[in-house]
Order: sequence, then C-alpha cells, then structure tokens
Amino acid sequence: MSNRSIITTKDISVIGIPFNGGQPREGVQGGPQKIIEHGLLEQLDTMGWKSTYQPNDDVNQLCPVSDPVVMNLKNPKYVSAVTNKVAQQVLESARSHDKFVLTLGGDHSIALATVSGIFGAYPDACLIWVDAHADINKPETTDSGNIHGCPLSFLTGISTNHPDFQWVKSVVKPERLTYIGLRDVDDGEKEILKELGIKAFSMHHVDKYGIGKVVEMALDAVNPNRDLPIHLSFDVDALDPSVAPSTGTPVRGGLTFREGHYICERLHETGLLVATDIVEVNPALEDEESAFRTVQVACSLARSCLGESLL
Ligand SMILES: NC(=[NH2+])NCCC[C@H](N)C(=O)O
Ligand SMILES: [Mn+2]
Ligand SMILES: [Mn+2]
Repeated sequence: MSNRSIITTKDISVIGIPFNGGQPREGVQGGPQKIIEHGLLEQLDTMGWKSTYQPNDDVNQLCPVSDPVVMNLKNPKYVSAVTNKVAQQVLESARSHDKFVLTLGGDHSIALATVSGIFGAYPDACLIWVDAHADINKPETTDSGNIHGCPLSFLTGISTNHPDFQWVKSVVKPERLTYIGLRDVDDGEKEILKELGIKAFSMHHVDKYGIGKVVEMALDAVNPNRDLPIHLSFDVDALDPSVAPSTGTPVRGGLTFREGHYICERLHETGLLVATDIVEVNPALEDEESAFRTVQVACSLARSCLGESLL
C-alpha cells in the first residue's frame, strides 16, 4: 500500500473535446465551453493547480463529407478521426507522469481517445467507469448504432473487426475494468459482462451496501494492492436526473449528489488517480436552470477528483 501520490506536482492538463458524433443529439459538443465559462480553471487555480487548457475547437473540421453506416455504427469515420487525433494529445499530456489529465466531453465515444492515451502512458492502469450505461456494445450488439454506447468493446479488445477502428488497441484487460452506477444495460451487454467476468456495481449494489463499501469493492476488484494508476471515466448520467438533468440519455434512479462526489473524493484520497473524464454534459437540453445545475455539478466533481474536501 503506497501513501504517496503518483502525480507529485500540481500541474494539470485540461483537454476539451467538443464532440457529439457518437450520438444523435445536438448540444453535447457545447459541454466543455460551458464548463470553462462556469469558471473551472479559476476554481482549480484557487486550489493551487496550474492548468493548461486545450479546447480543440476545431474537431468538427474532421467531419467527412460522407460517413455512411458501417457494421451498424453511425458516423464511424468522424468518430474515429476525432478520437484518434485526441488520443495522441492525451498521450502527450500523460506521458511524463507529472501532470493530471482532465478531459471534458463531449459524448462518451471520446473515451476511445482518453483511455487509449492514458493507458498508452500508464499501461498498468485500471479503469473505473461511472455510468448508468455499460458502453460496451459491439457493432454486432448495438441497437442504436451510437458509438458512445460502444467504446469499451474496442478498448477491451472484444471488437477487433471494424475497419474504422483498427487503430484502437485493446489496452484494458477485463480484470482492470469496473463499473459503478449501472442501471440501463442492454441484453447483449449483460452477456458480454458475464463472459468477460467484469466486476460491475449497479445501483442495486449502491442501495444494498452503500457507496462507501461499493467504492472499496470496486477498488478491490481492479486495484487490490492499491498500487496501480487509476483512470476515472465519469458520465454525468450516472447521477440521478434530478442532480444532472441536462444529458442525452438520462435514466432515473441514479447516484445522489453526495454519492457522485464521494466516488471522486475517495479516488483522489488513494493518491492513485491520474486522469478523469467528465462526459455527456449537454447544456442544450432541458431548461437553463437545469443546464446550469449540470455544468455546476460537472465542475464540483472535477474539483473533488483534484482534492477538494468538505473539511
Ligand atoms: N454514453 C452513453 N450515455 N451511452 C448510452 C448508451 C445507450 C445504449 N446502451 C446504446 O448503446 O445506445
Ligand atoms: Mn457513458
Ligand atoms: Mn451513460
């Protein structure tokens, strides 16, 4: 058990990924800008973090003129081009192990970029996926064709035959992946989780054991000696829609405000957290007050990951 942090500086690379090609709803590409306008960088500065911000405002220029469905997946060329490019950027930021990497989505297909980059820099890392959804559909199992429901099938190497995603390496071993917050998992995904033996903690487990125990069980599953780097991928739809209403695929019965923050606080406390994604904030959905609340909670989750505590 280590008691010092992997990241020993207070340097942070914040990477915006204003991207909506992994799902059909407009607006999620506006998430990063709204989070920045809300003052996230100033908040981090107040906490002593020195940040650099890469907004990636030009990713929509990678949208091809024609992007037909391939093997059930929508916009495969666009998603592939953007995530491949940003993966290099994330790897560059993470490579020296002396900076925290915070990525702001964008829809959850951007995990193809963030996980590829972070695991390129930290091959022994584990991945904690906080989400209402499992996002592990294969091209063969997806009903929607939306790639934000599929990134983990590529990243775990169970989908290898899609022509547009040959660049994605299977960097995440099933025993290094765990979930918290699941409550809307497709039948095909349930099969995949069983087959791969992935330890998943649904809202049923949160109700049964409480969030404190669930986070320890999740860490025991993927990081038993508490010595491996942690990448947290936090989809705000893991939170209850009353807490984070402005998101594209809300599902009732989610994490409370405190449960969401507790996960971030506890992972910070391990000293092992090296990267966090905050995704699926869509400020164009619901009313203005809902959008404000969702952006605000995205900022406070990020701060909790970076050491903000209640006392
Ligand atoms: N990142 C998300 N919000 N994903 C939602 C995925 C929903 C559904 N399982 C699908 O594959 O379409
Ligand atoms: Mn997701
Ligand atoms: Mn989700």
